[in-house]
Amino acid sequence: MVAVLELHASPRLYGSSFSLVLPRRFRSSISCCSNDVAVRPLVLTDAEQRSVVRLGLPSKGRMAEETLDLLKACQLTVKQVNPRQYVAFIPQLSNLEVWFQRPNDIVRKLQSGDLDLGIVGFDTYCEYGQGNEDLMIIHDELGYGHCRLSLAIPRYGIFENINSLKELTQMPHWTDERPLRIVTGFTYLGRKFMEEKGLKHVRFLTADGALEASPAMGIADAIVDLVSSGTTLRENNLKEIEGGVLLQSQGVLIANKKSLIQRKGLLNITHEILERLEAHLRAAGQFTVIANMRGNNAQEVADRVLSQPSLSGLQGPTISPVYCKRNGKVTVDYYAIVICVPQKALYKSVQQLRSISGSGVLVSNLTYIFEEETPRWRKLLSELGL
Ligand SMILES: Nc1ncnc2c1ncn2[C@@H]1O[C@H](COP(=O)(O)OP(=O)(O)OP(=O)(O)O)[C@@H](O)[C@H]1O
Ligand SMILES: O=P(O)(O)OC[C@H]1O[C@H](OP(=O)(O)OP(=O)(O)O)[C@H](O)[C@@H]1O
Ligand SMILES: [Mg+2]
Repeated sequence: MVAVLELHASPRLYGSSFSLVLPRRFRSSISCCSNDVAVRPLVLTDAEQRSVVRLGLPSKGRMAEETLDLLKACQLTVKQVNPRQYVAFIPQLSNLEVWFQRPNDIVRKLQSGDLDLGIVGFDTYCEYGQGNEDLMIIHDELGYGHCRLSLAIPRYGIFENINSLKELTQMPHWTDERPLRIVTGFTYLGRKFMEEKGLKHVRFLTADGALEASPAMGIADAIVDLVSSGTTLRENNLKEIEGGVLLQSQGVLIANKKSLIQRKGLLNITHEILERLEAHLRAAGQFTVIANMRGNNAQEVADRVLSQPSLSGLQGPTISPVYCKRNGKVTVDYYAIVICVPQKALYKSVQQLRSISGSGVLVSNLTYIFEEETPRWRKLLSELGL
């Protein structure tokens, strides 16, 4: 329990009043100090009183399934009693509740302190967070939900030869009476972008979906919406223009900054989630490659391997002797080399291994790469001043 000490100081001396939060045991000693001291109990809000940690996950839409898949791949399977229940749990993380919410509500509830952690698209974080400093990004590239928020205009009519934001801005058509009408679900980011780009005669209209139909219906001149493959724009006779991308987005893990500092157990849970995410995502693009190579000693084999540009692995190759029994005698004629190889560079690496007489090449998927330290954790602690 805590009490609030309000010091109603003389305005002549201090010009204002203060509040101090002190443990109750100090109350008696304080109350007799001065007539200017008043004590009242502090009422903690529900968000402050809560002892269980809450993680918000998208309840529907594109992010929902992939978020659960990502957590599962990190051995953090979310258990839901039935699909209509909005609360769930992760057996590995005791003292954690999972709440399924619409992505924009996740951001809102993080701001109010009703959620502590959440996973949403970066676009949703920016639109609904509106630069609120109480929100922090813990992991900025979860590797799915890639898209961009873009301004698009018709391919036809007065826009036929307009291919850049500069050209759009310089069109003589836009006036106070007849502004450029932009329909979007991202009015905060849209307005901010247009202000930054200096387009004055602009009016924003809102709609919840199928925005791409608005120009053809004559409701708007342009749209600001999410684009990934570009198919929806193309099929509706719209085009993106140079300089018209507001932001690039993918899934992010975010948190309430105050909760991170104050809520017991939250930092530990955040650390564990972050470590698992980083280890999984780092491993996602890599293969383990094992090959045998004839040689006189490990150093000579290492020199040969490191002469090839794609064979240095994460910190250099691991090279171990392969023991064979020949004519009753144990000898070492071969060395096994183990390296991590980016998936994209796999075939090139195999070719390079062969060129230095590597044989019996085994390739397997990597599940996790745990580094000595999680760089994002260090960054988080420093941002929290811990
Ligand atoms: N075409 C897309 N390709 C990739 N990611 C996308 C695409 N559209 C949206 N996203 C990402 O998925 C998030 C959720 O979008 P989605 O459209 O699934 O949900 P929603 O708009 O909240 O729900 P709904 O559109 O069903 O009302 C977006 O904030 C964005 O980060
Ligand atoms: O570039 P593309 O791959 O074609 O994707 C772009 C479309 O995806 C999103 O819509 P969504 O499918 O989520 O439908 P919604 O409008 O109902 O949200 C977005 O609002 C675009 O309309
Ligand atoms: Mg959508």
